[in-house]
Amino acid sequence: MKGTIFELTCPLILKVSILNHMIEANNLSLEIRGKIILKNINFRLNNKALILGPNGSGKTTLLKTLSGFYRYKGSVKIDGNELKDINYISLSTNIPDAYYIAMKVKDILSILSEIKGCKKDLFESMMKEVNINPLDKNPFSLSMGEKTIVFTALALSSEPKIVMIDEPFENLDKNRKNIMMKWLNKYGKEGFIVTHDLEMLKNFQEWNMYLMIEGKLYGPITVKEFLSSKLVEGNKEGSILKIEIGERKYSLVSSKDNSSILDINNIYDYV
Ligand SMILES: Nc1ncnc2c1ncn2[C@@H]1O[C@H](COP(=O)(O)OP(=O)(O)OP(=O)(O)O)[C@@H](O)[C@H]1O
Repeated sequence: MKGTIFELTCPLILKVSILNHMIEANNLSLEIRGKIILKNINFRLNNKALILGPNGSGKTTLLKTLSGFYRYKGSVKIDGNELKDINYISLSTNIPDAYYIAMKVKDILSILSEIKGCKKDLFESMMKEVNINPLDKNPFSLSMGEKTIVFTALALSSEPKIVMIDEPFENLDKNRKNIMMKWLNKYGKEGFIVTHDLEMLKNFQEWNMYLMIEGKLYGPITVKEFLSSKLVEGNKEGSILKIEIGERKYSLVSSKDNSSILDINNIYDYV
């Protein structure tokens, strides 16, 4: 079980300083089967932030790495302790691999309430809120949207301090997206939330965010700044972010002509 969520959630040793909570990466790199997936990533995080980026840029791999799934190069410190060295009960992810541990959702919930302090009542009230009843179902028989809801609620129902949430809006209808947004605001103090949902971004204006492109992490900037910016070619002075895509340089600059970044789904056109 080394390097899995089980290691992270096992409450044997909890070397956590509550005073200094922060997630910090210095020169974090990851190679899988000879391919470099994460390139020299640096950040300091003491709240929740969003990550956006095109398919295959490394977002999920970053969350998995920060959840203890991979042996990385460089440093990831949580509350000053190197991630490789800690058993960390307060970190939660909705990455499904963490939940391949039982037959039915209610069994997963029981196991997680034992090892991680998931609150059954809270999980069940969350399910009522979204009007689904997954407890007697095998998680793999759930619809795509139900999977998103169930795994995210499992991650959040321990009321964790740190959250690593991958695409929480995927396959959700509008009403349930709004409920999910409320959950994401309420649970977790620090961590990353990965999304492709540019429409939902409007609801997170005050949050920080990062862009992930070709294994590199750019940011932080605020969602508000991002939404009123555009991507232009070259190295522009006063830009909000300087981005490299392949050999080319781009700048994220404030948009004076009121064009919204939502037009620049074009970030995705460049890669
Ligand atoms: N276990 C693995 N073995 C080999 N390659 C991997 C593995 N995990 C991820 N990759 C590769 O790493 C790259 C980044 O994948 P990752 O899933 O992190 O991307 P992503 O940004 O989350 O993409 P998406 O937006 O499509 O979910 C991809 O090229 C993927 O094929």
